[in-house]
Amino acid sequence: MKERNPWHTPLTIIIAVIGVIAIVALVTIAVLQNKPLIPKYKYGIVLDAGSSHTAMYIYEWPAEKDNNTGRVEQTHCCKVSGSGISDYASDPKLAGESLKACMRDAERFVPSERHEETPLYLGATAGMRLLNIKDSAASDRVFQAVSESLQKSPFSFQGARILSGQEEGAFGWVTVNYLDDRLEQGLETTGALDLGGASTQISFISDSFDGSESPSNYVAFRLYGNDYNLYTHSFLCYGKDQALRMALAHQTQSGPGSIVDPCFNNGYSAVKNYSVLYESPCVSGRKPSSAPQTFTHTGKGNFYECQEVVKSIFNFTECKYSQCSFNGIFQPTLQGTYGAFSAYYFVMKFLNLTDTSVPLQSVKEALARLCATPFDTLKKQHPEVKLKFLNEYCFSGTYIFTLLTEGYNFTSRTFSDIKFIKKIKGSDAGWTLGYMLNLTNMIPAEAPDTPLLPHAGYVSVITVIALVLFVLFILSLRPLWPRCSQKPQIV
Ligand SMILES: Nc1nc2c(ncn2[C@@H]2O[C@H](COP(=O)(O)OP(=O)(O)OP(=O)(O)O)[C@@H](O)[C@H]2O)c(=O)[nH]1
Repeated sequence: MKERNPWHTPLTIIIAVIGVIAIVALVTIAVLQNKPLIPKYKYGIVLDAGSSHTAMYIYEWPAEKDNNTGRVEQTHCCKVSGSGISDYASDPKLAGESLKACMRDAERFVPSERHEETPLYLGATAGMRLLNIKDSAASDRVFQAVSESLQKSPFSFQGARILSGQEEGAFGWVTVNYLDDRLEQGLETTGALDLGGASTQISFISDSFDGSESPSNYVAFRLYGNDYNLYTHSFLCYGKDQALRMALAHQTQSGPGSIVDPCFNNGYSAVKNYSVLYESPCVSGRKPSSAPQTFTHTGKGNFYECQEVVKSIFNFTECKYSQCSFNGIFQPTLQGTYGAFSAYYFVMKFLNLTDTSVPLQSVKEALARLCATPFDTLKKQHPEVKLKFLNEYCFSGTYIFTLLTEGYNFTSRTFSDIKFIKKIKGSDAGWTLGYMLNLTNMIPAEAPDTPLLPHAGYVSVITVIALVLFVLFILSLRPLWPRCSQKPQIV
């Protein structure tokens, strides 16, 4: 005869089965209901039409979070070959054509089902600002040509325009702080130092600045529930390439047939054209009245003399405010840390000077050594570096050093607050991301509501509660449990 298991009553079996089914259903619903959907992304494309070249950036963010909570990241960058669009003034069609290879790239990187809805922006900076000053009709023709070319792309072209210097500075600041998660978390912000080819920007928050002393340098932001009084200034003509033009103009004021330049290494020699040098509005007013067609530009490589030449392109005396950087431009007291990008990074990386914990004196000595190196030796030491960059590192390094210390007033104490950066968490530092975040309303003025628990926490809590409920349910049925003391039934 078999002894009957007291648990094998129909009632307990039914209760157990229902309980298990209920738990499985509850947990499954919790997991599926709140699980992030299979990642689907949205995209935005920004073309940075700079003075020296154009670059295309593709950004992506989770599609289900586009109302302000998803993180935007750069997924691809394409460098347009050739020069900046402002250099196509005499043949604008070529400016449009130059963008085609990168636009084909974009068609591959953005999934085709997203093409039509993906916004495409072109923002032009100091190269086009200068062309617009020099010849606004030519600038219009270039925009016409690039717009026609971009309209043919499958993306949603939102227009091509010149950014003001203020926008360029402010959006660079937004990018750096967004990528560092400083805005969303309401942390102390980082200043932004951007050195382009034709202009340079400085942007930072200073407690002493509320915009009243110099309203033209003031940008107010309300981001994620915090207010920011941003100081920003863009110095047109003080990008690396135009600054070099101004330094050369200073040395060729009298129209000589040759100059010996301390900012170029000994052994460097090139024949340059006066009309090409003086064609930029940054120097055109200073063209010598009588000069030969060309001049021979040779180097003698002396950092200290070069610094004197570089200083000559700044006006340090004029200032109608309580304090100025240079050229009579107001600048509040420097505060906090700074991210320095674009040419700051390229040059300081080459010079092995991105570590700002070294004393300023050591930076000076490194520059003095570089400038004193004969050009042939430099070429042998760096066969991989493009000559057009190698030629200019003595000038560029000296210019950056002078701009930061004499121009913006960084001292041996505050120099270490600067970090030379190219990318932050995989995205390039620059104005483009901030520009797109602004135009797509991706940064809310107020902090968005966040769920009480993250997804994993939510599922765990639901599971634990379900188990507790099940155990309580079973315990509540205790009166129905078969008694152990009961005599086993004989069947
Ligand atoms: N040494 C070095 N210089 C570079 C490199 N790439 C670009 N540059 C130079 O760095 C400077 C700044 O470049 P960008 O940041 O692209 O500036 P841009 O957008 O053309 O100029 P703006 O219109 O003034 O903003 C220019 O003088 C470029 O020629 C590089 O890889 N190495």
